[in-house]
Formats: sequence, structure tokens, C-alpha cells
Amino acid sequence: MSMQIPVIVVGALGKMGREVVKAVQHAPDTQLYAAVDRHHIGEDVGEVLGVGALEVPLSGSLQEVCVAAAQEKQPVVMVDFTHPQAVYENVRMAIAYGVYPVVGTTGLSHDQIADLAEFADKAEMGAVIAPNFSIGMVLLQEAAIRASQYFDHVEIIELHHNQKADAPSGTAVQTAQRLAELGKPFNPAQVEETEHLAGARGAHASGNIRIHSVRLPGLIAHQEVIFGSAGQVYTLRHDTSDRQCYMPGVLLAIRKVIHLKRLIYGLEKLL
Ligand SMILES: NC(=O)C1=CN([C@@H]2O[C@H](COP(=O)(O)OP(=O)(O)OC[C@H]3O[C@@H](n4cnc5c(N)ncnc54)[C@H](OP(=O)(O)O)[C@@H]3O)[C@@H](O)[C@H]2O)C=CC1
Ligand SMILES: O=C(O)C1=N[C@H](C(=O)O)C[C@H](O)C1
Repeated sequence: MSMQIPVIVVGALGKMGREVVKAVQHAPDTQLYAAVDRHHIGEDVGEVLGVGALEVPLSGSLQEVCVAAAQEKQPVVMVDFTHPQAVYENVRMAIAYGVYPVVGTTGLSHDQIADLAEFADKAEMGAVIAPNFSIGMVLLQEAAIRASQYFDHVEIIELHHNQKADAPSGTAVQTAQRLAELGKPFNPAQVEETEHLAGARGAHASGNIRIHSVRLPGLIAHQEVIFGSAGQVYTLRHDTSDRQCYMPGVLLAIRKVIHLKRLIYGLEKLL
């Protein structure tokens, strides 16, 4: 049996997928098993990405790839960085064929995640969904949880490139959720507010925390969590300058998911 974990990358030609293809190819204990996307079907994924031949042709059918993976004697992992509209069915498909999903795609609803967790439970299959695979964001969220002990007022600003399909970012939603889980009543009203332009005060997320989304060319992925109290503002900020920052987290999830028997949500639970 090979010591390398076979990995299917779905969305292999995307901004994240191409980094995952390279990371999986370079890591000593993982190997690229298949690459799935919607373009260049049949062409060598390495040639298309300009990194030299990898002897892995692009497939347009995740199902065909999963059928082949189901015949393998060792566990196969699927890494999905596609689109909010595709990811739910991709994860269902992977689990149905005994392929372990590692999901970075954001935009899944709370109900969809709960449904996938139930599906993984029934199949006794591991799965990892993490809206952010960078260690810096895990640390930012932990610092925010600590700061919440001392601040009652907090808002989140997330800033991304303008090719992003979903808003707010999955990371901002998760950050608000993690703060809301503390059970503290954030942002008690000070005055009666009127929004003269709809959306001016952002979106209401978990825990009465507002999220403001910025989309501009030139940005990659950035988030601020801003706390305020009388006479002081405390700002936590994370900036992404290269999508390589997500790769150690993705590789960690690939290595761990094959030993799990349920769905895990959040990179912090794997550290
Ligand atoms: N968890 C994390 O750490 C991170 C998560 N993300 C999330 O990852 C997702 C992808 O982001 P990004 O790489 O920037 O997006 P891109 O649009 O650059 O890449 C997505 C790729 O998936 C392809 N695709 C879309 N639908 C399917 C499908 N049904 N089957 C196969 N391939 C498909 C797209 O093809 P086409 O071009 O034809 O649409 C494209 O090649 C987003 O949800 C984003 O929020 C991003 C960064 C980090
Ligand atoms: O689309 C992106 O780029 C990113 N998406 C994820 C999210 O929605 O949180 C993670 C990171 O912010 C980059």
C-alpha cells in the first residue's frame, strides 16, 4: 500500500484549487489522484497550470472520479474549493462513495452543514469543513474570544477581492458565531437608530454582531474585528498576501480527516 494519501482536488483550476494541486504534489505524504474542474477536460492539469506535466488529466465528472476512488484499498480524500452552489452536492457525493471530504468552499448554510454532519455520522465517515484554513485567522478568532471578556461592543469588517461569490465571508460568519457561543449580549443599544440607506449598518450576524463586507480589486482576503468601550478601540486584523497561507491547514486536514468518524467544522478543532 502506498504511504501517500491520494487526493482529489475539485475546482483544481481555481485560485485556491491550483495552490492545493501544487501543495499536494509537493508534500511527501500526499499524491494528486484526480483533478476536477469545468474547463480543459482531458488535458494534463500540471500543463494547464504551467507547472509541468503531472500525468493527471482534468476530469469534468466528480462522480466518475469517486467511482474509481471507491475501488481503492486505501482512503481517498476530496478537497473542494469550488462554489457555494456546488459544494453541498460534492460533499454528499464524496461521502456516498466513501471518499473523505476536506472543504474550504464557503457559503454553506447552517442547515446544509447540519445535514452533511448527519450524513457523515450515519456513514461513520470523517469530513472537515473550515471556512478559513490559515493559522493567523484561528489566532485572530482566539484573541477575539479573549477580548470579548472585557468588551461588550464589537463589529466585524471583512474585505475581499471582487471575484468573491458569497457575502459575508464564511470566516466572518464563523467569527461572529464563535463570539456568540460565549452567550454574552453584545452591542446593547445606546440610541434608537434609523438606517437612511438600507445596509448602512451592515448585516446582523449571530450574537447581535454586525458584519460589513467590502469587495475591491487589489484585495485578497482581510478581516478586522473591532472592539470598543469608553475611551478605547481595540482592533484585531488579519491580512492575506498569498493563498499559500492556507496550504498548511489544508494539508493538516487531509492528514487528519481519514482518521475521523464524523464531520468537524473549523480548523481550530484540528490543532
Ligand atoms: N477555507 C478557506 O481557507 C478558503 C476558502 N475559500 C473559498 O473557496 C471557494 C473557491 O474560491 P476561489 O478558489 O477563490 O474561487 P475560483 O472561482 O477562483 O475557483 C473555483 C473553481 O471551481 C470551479 N468550479 C465551480 N463549480 C464547479 C463544479 N461544480 N465542479 C467543478 N469545478 C467547479 C470554477 O470553475 P469556473 O471558473 O468555470 O466557475 C473554478 O475553476 C470560495 O467559496 C471561497 O470563499 C477561498 C480561500 C480560502
Ligand atoms: O473567497 C475568498 O477569497 C475567501 N473566502 C473564505 C471566506 O469566505 O471566509 C476564506 C478567506 O476569507 C478567503
